[in-house]
Parts: sequence; C-alpha cells; structure tokens
Amino acid sequence: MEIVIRFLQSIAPVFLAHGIVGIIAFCVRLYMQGGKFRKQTDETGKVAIVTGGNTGLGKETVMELARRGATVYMACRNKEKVERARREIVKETGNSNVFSRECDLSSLDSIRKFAENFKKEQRVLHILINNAGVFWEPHRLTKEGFEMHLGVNHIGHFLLTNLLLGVLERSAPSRVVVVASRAHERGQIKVDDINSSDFYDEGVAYCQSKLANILFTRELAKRLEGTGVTVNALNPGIADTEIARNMIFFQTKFAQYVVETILRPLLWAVMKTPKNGAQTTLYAALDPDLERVSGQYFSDCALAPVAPAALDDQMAQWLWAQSEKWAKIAL
Ligand SMILES: NC(=O)C1=CN([C@@H]2O[C@H](COP(=O)(O)OP(=O)(O)OC[C@H]3O[C@@H](n4cnc5c(N)ncnc54)[C@H](OP(=O)(O)O)[C@@H]3O)[C@@H](O)[C@H]2O)C=CC1
Ligand SMILES: CC1=C(/C=C/C(C)=C/C=C/C(C)=C/C=O)C(C)(C)CCC1
Repeated sequence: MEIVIRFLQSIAPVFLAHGIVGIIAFCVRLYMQGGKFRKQTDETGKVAIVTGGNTGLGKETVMELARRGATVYMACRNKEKVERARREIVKETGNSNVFSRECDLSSLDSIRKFAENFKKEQRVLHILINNAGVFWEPHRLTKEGFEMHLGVNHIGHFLLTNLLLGVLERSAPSRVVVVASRAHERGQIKVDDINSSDFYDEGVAYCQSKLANILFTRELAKRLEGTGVTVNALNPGIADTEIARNMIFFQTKFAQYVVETILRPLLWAVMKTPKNGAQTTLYAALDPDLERVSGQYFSDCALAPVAPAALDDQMAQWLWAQSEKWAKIAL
C-alpha cells in the first residue's frame, strides 16, 4: 500500500505539469482561432463563385454559403477533386444548387472559358470570392509564361474579375472578396523583374503576389465607385489547410512523419481550423453592415491596416495597366 502511495506521489507532479500545459495550450488555441462571423443571414436567391473551393478555406466558404441557401459555383482546376468536394457539400448542407466547374487560373484560356460558360448559365452574380492560391511553388511558369504565384494569385484573378464585372454591376449590390494575406507586408512589386527571372525565392514571390492582391483591390474599388459593387481584401490568418503542400515538410514520407508526430501537435495551439480560417472571408462576403464598404482590408472579422507598400496608388495604377496587357484584356 505504501509503495502505491509513494508511486502516486512521485507521478502527481508530472500529471499536474501536463494538465497545466494542456490547459494553457487549449486557452491559446481558443484565442488563436480569431474572430467569428456570427450573424445569421439568408442567402437564398444569391449567386456566388468561389475559386479554389474544393479544399481548405475555399471549401469551408462554399459549405457555409450553401448552408445559407446561396447558389454556389466552385471554380477549380481539378475536375475530380472539385466534384468529390461538391458532393460532400451537397450531402452535408442539403443544398443541391452547388456546381463544380473547371477553371485553371494558370491558363487565361481556361479562365475565359469558365467566365463565358458561367454567363451563359446565370444572369446574375452577387458574390465573387477570389480565394484560390499557390504558396511556396518551385520556379514554375503559367501557360502564358508568368511566374506561378503572380500568375495564379494575381493575374488569373485579375482576368476572371474583369470578365465578370458586367454581370456583377448588373446584379448590384454585389461584392468581390479577395483572399490576401499578412504576407503582403513583406511584399514588393519588382517592376524590373516581375517574373522573378533574375532571382527566385518562393517566399518573396508569394509575398509579391499577395501585395498585388491588395493593390488590385484598392484600384478596383476606385474604379467601381458608385456602381454598387464593392471589393475588399482580407487576411485569413494561419490555418491548417493544404497551403503548405510544397514545403519540404510535406515532400518525403519521413518529413511527413515528423510533421504529424511532432510539428502538427506542437503547432496545434496556434493554427486556425479551416472553418475558422474562412470566417473573415464570410464576413467580407455576407455582413450586411459592409454593403457600402469598399477598398478595405480585414483580419479576424474587423478592419485592419495594410502595409505602406499597399497604399502606393501609383504602383496600383501601374500594376493595373500592366495586368491588362498581361491578361490580354481588350480596352
Ligand atoms: N492557410 C493559410 O494559413 C493562409 C492562406 N492564405 C490564402 O488563402 C487562400 C486559400 O488557401 P488555403 O485554403 O489555405 O490553401 P489550399 O492549398 O488548401 O487551397 C488552395 C486552393 O487553390 C486552388 N488552386 C491552386 N492553384 C490553382 C489554379 N491554377 N487554378 C485554380 N485553382 C487553383 C487549389 O486547387 P487544388 O486543390 O486542385 O490544388 C485549392 O483549391 C489562398 O489564396 C492563400 O494564399 C493566406 C494566408 C494564410
Ligand atoms: C500544417 C503544418 C504546417 C503548415 C503551415 C501553413 C499552413 C502555413 C501557411 C502559411 C501561409 C500561407 C502564410 C501566408 O500567407 C507547417 C508549419 C509547414 C508544418 C507543420 C504542419
């Protein structure tokens, strides 16, 4: 009996320490999940497009839009993946007005085809969510020869949005939502080497594309003044999605094992779930109080400041003019 009591006394501090660490980790996790969009809205009769809606933040966004009754088009690059996700969303929400469509943002032809077909199928569009994104890509080029981060995250969405502006204006009040990132704070638009041909760094290229997202948002907001179409950008926060798939952590079986057994449990407390990562997107897309708010940037369901580089209006105009040429938009 005495041995048992002594044993229990010796392990009690270990249990206590684990318990305290657990409680702290749990509180940190609760805090790190960030702001939530809690307003109940009915989106029946609204039509939305979500790019990259088959996984991660995009899938959670589609799920919630569908739950609220919207007709949702999932614009994605992989036919099988998007159809699988669509079925799951229809099953879970009971909303059969969710459609999967092919749209590869690294191909201008594919984007044009998607937009043309969408306009044949629907006469209105109330919410366009530019969510798809690539991160930490090795140096690769899009079909038209643009650096992949710039091409997919910025140029592809630039073309898509411009092709849909007519239908958005006809459907006003309507919204464009641009999923950017705090990474824009480290971004710089390299006017003399926009495709990072002279020097390539995965992080630098991603940050440039996210800065481009915000410059685009602010310039488009100016151009849309008085039309009833708003455009806002947002930072979703760090969420545990497939975004880091190209990083070394996910490249080999051994690295994946280390991620699952050490890194993921360690980071569990500080990363948002995909559902919580989608909250600011939903806020920007749905909050009735934002109907007339445009050209802004949100984080955790609230206004947030952007980096000085994102306030450079001349750069925004330069980027717009170049993007029209890159995306071959006839003026
Ligand atoms: N998760 C995070 O911590 C953060 C994410 N963000 C931003 O959030 C957005 C969503 O990312 P997240 O959900 O995390 O990442 P995921 O990798 O989980 O999802 C990205 C989506 O983009 C799609 N996509 C990639 N390339 C293309 C393309 N050429 N054409 C069409 N679709 C494409 C992917 O399709 P497929 O499945 O076929 O590959 C996928 O559906 C991105 O813009 C990202 O930059 C910003 C800050 C932090
Ligand atoms: C899940 C997971 C990871 C995920 C990292 C993510 C999700 C990073 C996203 C960063 C972005 C996109 C920032 C800016 O926009 C790590 C740390 C690689 C390894 C451990 C497991």
